[in-house]
Amino acid sequence: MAAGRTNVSKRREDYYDGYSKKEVVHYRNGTRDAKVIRDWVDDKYKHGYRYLSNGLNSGPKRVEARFDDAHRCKNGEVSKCDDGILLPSAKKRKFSPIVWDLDEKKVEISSKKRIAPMRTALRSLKSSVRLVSEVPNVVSDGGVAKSPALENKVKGLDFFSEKSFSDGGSVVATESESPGELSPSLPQDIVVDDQVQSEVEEFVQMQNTSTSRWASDSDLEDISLSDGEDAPGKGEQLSKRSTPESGEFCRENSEDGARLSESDIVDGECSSKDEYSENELEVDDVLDVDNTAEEDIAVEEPAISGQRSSNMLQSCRHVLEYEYLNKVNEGTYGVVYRARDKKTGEIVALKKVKMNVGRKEDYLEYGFPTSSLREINILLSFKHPSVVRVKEVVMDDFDSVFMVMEYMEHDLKGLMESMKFRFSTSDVKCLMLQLLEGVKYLHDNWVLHRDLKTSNLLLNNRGELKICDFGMSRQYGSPLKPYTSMVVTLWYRAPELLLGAKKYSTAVDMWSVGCIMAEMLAKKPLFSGTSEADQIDKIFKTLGTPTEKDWPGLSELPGRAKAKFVNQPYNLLRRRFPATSFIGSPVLSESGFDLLNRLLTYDPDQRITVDDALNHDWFREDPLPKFNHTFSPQHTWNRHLEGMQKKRRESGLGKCSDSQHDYLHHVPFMKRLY
Ligand SMILES: Nc1ncnc2c1ncn2[C@@H]1O[C@H](COP(=O)(O)OP(=O)(O)OP(=O)(O)O)[C@@H](O)[C@H]1O
Repeated sequence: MAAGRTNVSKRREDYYDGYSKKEVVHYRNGTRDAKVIRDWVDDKYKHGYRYLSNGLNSGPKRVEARFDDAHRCKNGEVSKCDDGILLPSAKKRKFSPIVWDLDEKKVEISSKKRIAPMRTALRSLKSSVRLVSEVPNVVSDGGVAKSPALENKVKGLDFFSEKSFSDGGSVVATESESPGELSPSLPQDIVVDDQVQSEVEEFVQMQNTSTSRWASDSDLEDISLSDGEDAPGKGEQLSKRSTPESGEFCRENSEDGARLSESDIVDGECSSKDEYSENELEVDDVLDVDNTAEEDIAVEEPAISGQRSSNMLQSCRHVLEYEYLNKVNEGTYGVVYRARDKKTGEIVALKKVKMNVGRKEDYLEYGFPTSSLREINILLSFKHPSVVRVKEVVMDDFDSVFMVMEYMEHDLKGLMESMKFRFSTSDVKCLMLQLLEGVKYLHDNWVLHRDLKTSNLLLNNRGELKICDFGMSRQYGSPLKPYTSMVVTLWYRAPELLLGAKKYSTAVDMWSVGCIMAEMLAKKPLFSGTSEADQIDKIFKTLGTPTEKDWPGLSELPGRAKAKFVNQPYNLLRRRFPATSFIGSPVLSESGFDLLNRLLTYDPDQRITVDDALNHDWFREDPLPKFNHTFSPQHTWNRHLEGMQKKRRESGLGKCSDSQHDYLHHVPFMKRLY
């Protein structure tokens, strides 16, 4: 200790959150203490020091004093504060710090609402997020053979647990030293210890499964959000807009192969990797980038401009406004948690955006996935009963970004797997109507979903269906421009995409709807190919091999020359969905089969549109769709119901049958499933 300096004790703990190293240094001077959290990465990247927050273990009162002290420190330097505790300048701090309240064993946010303009936050990512491959090995403090802190992490330490910052057992090193040794640059005393490294690996593995709550999976980014405002009705006001050619909101070069293959793996479905080597994918992407270069726009631009989006850009609340309940599911680009809004008690789903998963090309330069930005942009702008509602975007102190969504109890894939019986025809009609209404809303607003599949259709216990996962979506315009064909999970991918079409449109979503309809009826996927070739093969074997007559332009598709078509001249779909069955096959009326057939039409130009599908007779014939009470009076179903009642009156059939009457009594079909 240098003569004349205040004696400040310091203890330090290091941990690894799966993507970057975090270092927490606790300073104590008598009864006063403070904490500096550093989140830094990679030796190669010299901006290792990027994040600083500090706080006190005592109550908010002392925090104020603490911050005053901290503010007196010189900018970017470590200097002596009034109480003798030395801290780097608080100006480096991006957000209000968290107060860890030991007495009440709970964590509070010192400022209820943090102001974090989106662009600033996005810019901050540039210095905060690195590729996973670049993340350094986690190291221990010099001279410490084994880190109890790491042991604690392995046991499930949580960023947001006060324990993680107060447990004496987590001290790595306690020493009195000159505060002057605290440098805002990367510490010099880092050594790599094999034993610690293996502990870290173990910790990382555990964290990836369940050890942590919000902050377990990745290091994230920020977007801001409205103060819970959601401009009711905004999305509904979106009418069919003029073609948005100038408003492409995504970087098309980032959206295909890796996501598809990973998504397939996550879903337990087949991967397109079999067919496309990495190189092929990159070549494909490069071509696509070239073709679509003019479509790219600044990533900060909202997909669909609107009041709600701009409100979202003004400020951003902290994730601790929500109480963690449990992890729900994990996709390629996000981990979904169930949580409770501490203010309102409302149960919500929080989707934490994973950073730097998959290919480098899939990320903005500062590591935020383009797919997530796209999804946030779209979902903040849209409002429709059949599109999952994003209420706001929140962040944590490590720049992780969470989309706060309405919570849905099921996804269609999981639900069908757990159901003992198939959906009834009226269930399927009810679900199809909701799905089609959602798709109509997207198409009316010039958005292709491009990843419709059963796991992206959420359901709640009231029987409401909502489309989620807009990571693959994009705006389209007229005339069509070339896009990547590596979209839509294999089983639901339209034949034109499988054959490499670069110009495609809403018909790709309608094919997916056809596959979903068949799956809802049969309770198993219609075409479960294991590779692109196998997928094509399976489709042709069921629907018959298409000819130029069935599908004008087929021979000019890029993949046609490469593909070996089976020779199967007949459409055998009816065998799988007969009008009657004694062997338990899913049955489908003439009208239902007509709808399915028209959804699964080879030629995209002849494939049924969403408007025509919604007006299909199948929805008007018995058995009628189950009524879903959440539908507004303007909803299609009500129009159908009115039309049906009118028809019955005109034909002298009188009122609905008892079973039809059930629909009017808001009987959610979900009840029957349990
Ligand atoms: N609002 C929600 N409420 C409840 N569960 C949800 C919600 N949103 C998503 N989930 C669950 O999380 C899963 C993954 O979500 P999502 O598809 O958005 O993530 P992803 O990373 O984009 O997935 P993918 O791998 O398909 O791209 C869903 O299949 C669903 O089971």
